[in-house]
Amino acid sequence: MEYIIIAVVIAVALIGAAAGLVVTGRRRKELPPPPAAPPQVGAPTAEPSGQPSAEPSAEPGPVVQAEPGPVAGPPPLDVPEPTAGRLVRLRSRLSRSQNSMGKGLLALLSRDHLDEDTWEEIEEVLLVADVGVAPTQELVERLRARVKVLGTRSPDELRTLLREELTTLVDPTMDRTLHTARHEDEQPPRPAVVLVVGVNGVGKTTTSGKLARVLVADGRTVLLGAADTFRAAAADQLQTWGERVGARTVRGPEGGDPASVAFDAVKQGIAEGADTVLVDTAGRLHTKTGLMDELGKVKRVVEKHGPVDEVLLVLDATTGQNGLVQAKVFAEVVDITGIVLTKLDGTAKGGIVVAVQRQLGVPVKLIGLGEGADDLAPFDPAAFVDALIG
Ligand SMILES: Nc1nc2c(ncn2[C@@H]2O[C@H](COP(=O)(O)OP(=O)(O)OP(=O)(O)O)[C@@H](O)[C@H]2O)c(=O)[nH]1
Repeated sequence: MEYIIIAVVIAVALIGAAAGLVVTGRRRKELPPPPAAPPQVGAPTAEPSGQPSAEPSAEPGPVVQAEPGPVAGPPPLDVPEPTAGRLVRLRSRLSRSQNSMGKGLLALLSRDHLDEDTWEEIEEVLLVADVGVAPTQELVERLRARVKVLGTRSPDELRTLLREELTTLVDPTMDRTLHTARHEDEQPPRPAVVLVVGVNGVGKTTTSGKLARVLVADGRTVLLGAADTFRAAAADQLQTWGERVGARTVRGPEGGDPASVAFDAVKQGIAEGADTVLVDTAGRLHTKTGLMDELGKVKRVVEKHGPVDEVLLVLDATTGQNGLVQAKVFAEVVDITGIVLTKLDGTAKGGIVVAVQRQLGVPVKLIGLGEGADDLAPFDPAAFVDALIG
């Protein structure tokens, strides 16, 4: 009897142990996965894309009390693409202008009989591409004269002819140097100062960010001035661009005085020994002061430190004649030293390069060919015309 009782107790104990294992096993499966590693302070949230965003990428989550651990270093800096050859790399972005202007002109010039109607069509192609009336007439006159002399016209001859005449129109003799080198000869040495001006929406802040990358790629140390105080997001945007290449941004309060931010930026640039101070100015204002008065003031105030080296006017190539009107107004207030034509990738009106240079007598120095971080190219007439005629 005793044996039976002992056997029953052992059996019950064994069954109980087995059941326990099963339950534990089930519980294990039901447990949530182990917590992920705590987020690292300062770690980049995503691969930087062409357009840095100042907006947070997600809703803020619960506050995580991270264990004290090794301090995360700053995110690695971008290495911007070299500036030489950028236009050649981006030539396909001019395909709209290439198709309607370059190919259109070549097709018309290849006709067996170049009668009056054909010359009128050639004129129309140039006008539609925003080349402007006077430059169009000049080009057509020269083409007519040279085609007459040429006699037979092979496709290669026509291409060469058109390349030469368009290049003359774009004017390779203009000095397109960006003056961004520090003034070592002055006491104390002073950074070059570049003002970026233009109305809102033309791509001014984006261009300032891209230009900082151009300068860094060319070996300059850059300090940014966020004098567009209308939108805090504009200053955030500029700062994000700068951080990616190690350029600090001097900012003021939202709605603050743009001239004072610009002045401070240059002052700090002198103190830090920067090569170039790049100031993004306002395209809109909080105050009732006219934009142009304010811009004149920014320039005057900055010039207390010394002359401004570059005033770059940013124009949106897709706005055509409107852009030309803006250009004229800006030129009356500040001496524009160079033009940046943005969004040339989004238009068939590549001829605006010619029109705007003629209007202001100022060279196009840079062109925007996309939203990518390095889609801003130094303007090179020969490479531009080559891209247009394929
Ligand atoms: N496709 C294309 N888009 C561009 C180019 N340059 C700028 N953009 C876009 O144009 C838009 C406006 O650019 P912003 O730099 O914010 O314009 P902004 O002139 O500073 O405008 P505000 O800050 O409102 O004064 C952005 O979506 C840019 O990505 C370009 O060359 N090509």
